[in-house]
Amino acid sequence: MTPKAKAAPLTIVIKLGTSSIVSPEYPFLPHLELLSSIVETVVKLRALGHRVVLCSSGAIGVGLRRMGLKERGKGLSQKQALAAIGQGRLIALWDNLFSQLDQPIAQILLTRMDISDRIRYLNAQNTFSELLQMGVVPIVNENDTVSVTEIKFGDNDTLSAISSAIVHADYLFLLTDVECLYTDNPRNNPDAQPVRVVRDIEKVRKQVSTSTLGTSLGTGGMSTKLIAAELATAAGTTTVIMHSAKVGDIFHVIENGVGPSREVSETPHLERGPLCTRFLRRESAMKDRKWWIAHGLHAAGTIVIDEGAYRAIQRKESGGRLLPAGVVRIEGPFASHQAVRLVVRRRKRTSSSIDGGNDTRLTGGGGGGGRRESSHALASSRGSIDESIPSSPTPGSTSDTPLHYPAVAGASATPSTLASPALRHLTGIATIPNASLVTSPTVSAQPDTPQIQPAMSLSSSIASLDPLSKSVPPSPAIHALADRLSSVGVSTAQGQSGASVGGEKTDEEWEEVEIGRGLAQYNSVEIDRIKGMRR
Ligand SMILES: N[C@@H](CCC(=O)OP(=O)(O)O)C(=O)O
Repeated sequence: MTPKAKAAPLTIVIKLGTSSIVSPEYPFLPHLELLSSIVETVVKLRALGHRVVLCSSGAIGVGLRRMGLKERGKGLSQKQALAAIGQGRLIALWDNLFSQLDQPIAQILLTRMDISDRIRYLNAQNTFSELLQMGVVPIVNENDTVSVTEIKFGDNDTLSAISSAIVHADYLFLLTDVECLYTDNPRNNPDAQPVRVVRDIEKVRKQVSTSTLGTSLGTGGMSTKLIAAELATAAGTTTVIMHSAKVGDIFHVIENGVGPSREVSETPHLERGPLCTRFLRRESAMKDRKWWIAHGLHAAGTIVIDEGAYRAIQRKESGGRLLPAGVVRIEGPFASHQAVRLVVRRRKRTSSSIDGGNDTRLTGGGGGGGRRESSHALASSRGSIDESIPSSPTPGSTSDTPLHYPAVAGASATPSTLASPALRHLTGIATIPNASLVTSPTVSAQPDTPQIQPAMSLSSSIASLDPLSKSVPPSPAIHALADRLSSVGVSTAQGQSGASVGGEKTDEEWEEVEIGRGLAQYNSVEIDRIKGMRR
């Protein structure tokens, strides 16, 4: 199909897996016809005024072909070498094809380190933005030659979702060798049903087969596509799985675009048209910085806070700033500007005392002076972080229920559940002990209950200090801050807490619940030091 009329300009990311770029068998010939049709589609999209980013795998496959090898080998360095050989030729191939239609391209190679570092992330964002403004098509791949196992994206599905978030894409098209998500593997089961529209990825994950994809050369599959969809839709990007041979269907999909409505009755057209799976974007996209904190970062440590501090940072006026007075315990080490898990330490309570319709709780800071407000109203009034501390899970609960941490003894709180496959996927195993971070446990079983989202930036009232200055005595800024806190904030905040930092209560009475992530403005040693100074 060819485009009909000028539509509102969109930002579109198109991801092509290795299986779409080279044949899976030796001698790994490039799929020239298919690549040409992608190029034509992209150029037509450009002619309609849309901004397009390509995320292209295939460096290793092209490298294999160049070297006349039959296998890529198992060692990381072999793959890195092949990627180094192939990437240049891959981009040359793209440049050659796009040049035929006078479309300039640019190569962008990213690593997870580039995403984890805020400055580098913003630089990448600026570069994308500049290129798109110049009418260039950026072509993204992982910088395989310098990515080590622990910090690899690993598959380009994830990378394409991250790229979508960086450019604030309207659409992410994951082009692959099947048409869509199926309820079972259509290659083995003729009764497998296509899934055309996904409104709840967690629900659909339990209902579909994720064993439908994955080739000998690529690393992605249907499960990584679900993860990518989870990341991208959270950033406000509608995500579509589509057969790469049907790339022209992109025009149908964007013409019948997804409006703000997610109601089944109001979007019947989504169930018709070209065969593909559309994951509807979240109605309220996470803001860029919040998304980055949630999905772009490794959490380097944990800050355990009390309930009063938790209530305080939810207040708009607090700007999400956490004062040291509300900190119960630090688990580090972490540097300033690194991401940290935020955990609330609270008295154990029965779920009925929280989830009941009459539930009210103090929302104001400053001791007992806060007004009472229903937790439900709070949850709907502010979308980006959970407004109520998640209730204890019931036995047999699934990942839809809040996380439950055992009562903490000492400094080894170990989350018992992983609720977000996306986070499981993104958090490095080697760099984070337990590799068990969660940002979005839900508050109750209600399907529409907003999820907890990581949202807060910590201690931004505190001047940044040398991040790794473990042996450096507290700076004047720290002294000044501590003085300021002790004169204006500490007693108030301590009044908020209602929990003893020393943990005089028994473990059976306390539990710790992860509520999101934040950015530390102090390093862990400095926070400990500030806490020590006021004791
Ligand atoms: N960065 C690697 C591709 C990683 C990968 O396997 O991606 P995919 O084919 O999308 O599963 C390359 O260019 O060969």
